[in-house]
Amino acid sequence: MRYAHSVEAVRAAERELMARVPEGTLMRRAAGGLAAACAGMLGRVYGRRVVALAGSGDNGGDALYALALLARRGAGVTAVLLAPDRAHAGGLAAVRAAGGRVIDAGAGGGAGGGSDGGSGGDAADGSEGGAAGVSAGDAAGAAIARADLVLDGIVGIGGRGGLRPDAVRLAAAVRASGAAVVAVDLPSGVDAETGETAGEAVRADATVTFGTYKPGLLIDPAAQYAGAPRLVDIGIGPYLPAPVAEALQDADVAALLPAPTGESDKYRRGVVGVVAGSARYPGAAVLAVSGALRGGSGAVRYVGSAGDAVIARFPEALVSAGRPSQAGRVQAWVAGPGLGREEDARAVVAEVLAADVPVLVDADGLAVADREAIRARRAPTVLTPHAGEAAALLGVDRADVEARRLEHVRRLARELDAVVLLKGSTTLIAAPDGPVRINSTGTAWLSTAGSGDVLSGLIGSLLAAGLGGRDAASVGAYLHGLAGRAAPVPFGAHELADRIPLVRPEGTGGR
Ligand SMILES: NC(=O)C1=CN([C@@H]2O[C@H](COP(=O)(O)OP(=O)(O)OC[C@H]3O[C@@H](n4cnc5c(N)ncnc54)[C@H](OP(=O)(O)O)[C@@H]3O)[C@@H](O)[C@H]2O)[C@@H](O)CC1
Ligand SMILES: [K+]
Repeated sequence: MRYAHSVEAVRAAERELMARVPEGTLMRRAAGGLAAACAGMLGRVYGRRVVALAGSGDNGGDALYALALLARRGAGVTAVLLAPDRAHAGGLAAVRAAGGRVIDAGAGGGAGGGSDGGSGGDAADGSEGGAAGVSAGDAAGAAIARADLVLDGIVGIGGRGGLRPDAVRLAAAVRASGAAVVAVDLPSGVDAETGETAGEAVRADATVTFGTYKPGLLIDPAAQYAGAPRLVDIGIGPYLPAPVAEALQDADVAALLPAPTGESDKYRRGVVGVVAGSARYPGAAVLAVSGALRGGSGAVRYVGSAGDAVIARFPEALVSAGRPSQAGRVQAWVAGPGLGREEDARAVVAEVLAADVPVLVDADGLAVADREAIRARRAPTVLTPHAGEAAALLGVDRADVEARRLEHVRRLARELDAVVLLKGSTTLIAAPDGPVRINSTGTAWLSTAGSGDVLSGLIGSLLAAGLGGRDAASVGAYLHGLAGRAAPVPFGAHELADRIPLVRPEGTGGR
């Protein structure tokens, strides 16, 4: 599991630990882990050109100390200071002592234009600049253009708002240079708490973060700027409270995924009821049933008017055209995909919500479900809106939901006392309490018609197998995302379900 904590929690834990260890210990640990990660990315350190962009805070300090460590291993290093008179004194001294070159981000004028010309550094001669947005005489631009690796230490958890003009210029030069980019703690310009970006942000290939993940590192759009996130343990773990967010990894999914055993029968594996599709949208029924079958359920009971379409594709499905309450034993219901919003849809959703088994409500089901009926339920309830559906349920604009997804998914879960899965490029799953689960396995190719219908059936099968709402929704989103990655692109939603068995983590195949 990847756990994420708020900036406030990180700061408090840091204070607790700092009171117990010698001064500078945390930054030394951070910089050591950062330098090791950089060395790993470079493969060979000796002779490589490394540039650190260092802002005025401790994030810049981390970058400078790491740069000094890389210089000691033979890299040609250049520190680019955004605020030369306020740069981290210890970090700067370390770079100088290691023979690094130090230049001022604002200085033009080519070689010697820096605030200091170190001896062992990579003496870029300024004339080789030429990265977009950077004048040829710009010493910083020239160093960046020639770098193998750039460390982004402009700003970390102390950052407020978007990048400032100097930093914007450097970020553009970095993007144009082709150097590998490692963000220190966070890509500069992204919001640590929410994953929002205000204007420009640094695009990294990897982010080395300290102590714990920050929510913004795992949530889009920031997650797309962070590249591969890595965690360096600096010892604050024992002082951190419960996380605000977490992201399942393969091992977590493997531990949660049910698999049949020798004693299994269809009811132990779980029977899913699907109330979906209509004369107008029979395909939604077929897709939801496909997800339910491939999710591992023991049997699927389909109830509705698209039974012929379902049976034509899945002869193993048990279909009926009656009412959900007369369908026979069901251990979880999926209600809503392609159901329409007529009076009849309202009635069948109400009937499903009244059942004392787990229920997932999606799509049209969300539009016709009675809020009080949702709130009154005692068995697990999972709602799977996209941003527009969540906005309608909350009575806010869709743009508000999209801009602050974390806040809105939490609010909806609390208001409706249910597990809410908010679809998006990073899908978020919130229960009324506890950490928000972030799913990072998705791909933009999944935004295709019917993809959500497959997801609802898949989650329904996990609910029927006995997983709780939060686990069923997050494991379902995880597998659905991987299935999207495994399918040749572009794909139609009908191709998704067949990929689910292929992406189950190792060891979950059952016997
Ligand atoms: N906590 C921990 O456990 C540990 C933390 N560690 C490290 O410390 C980092 C936090 O350090 P921090 O508190 O000094 O803040 P930081 O992110 O460097 O930025 C603040 C400075 O940036 C400036 N600034 C603000 N906004 C800006 C913008 N948009 N664009 C440009 N500049 C902007 C602002 O200056 P001002 O506004 O005064 O100009 C201020 O001086 C953390 O991310 C991690 O790397 C590790 O060493 C080990 C343990
Ligand atoms: K940074």
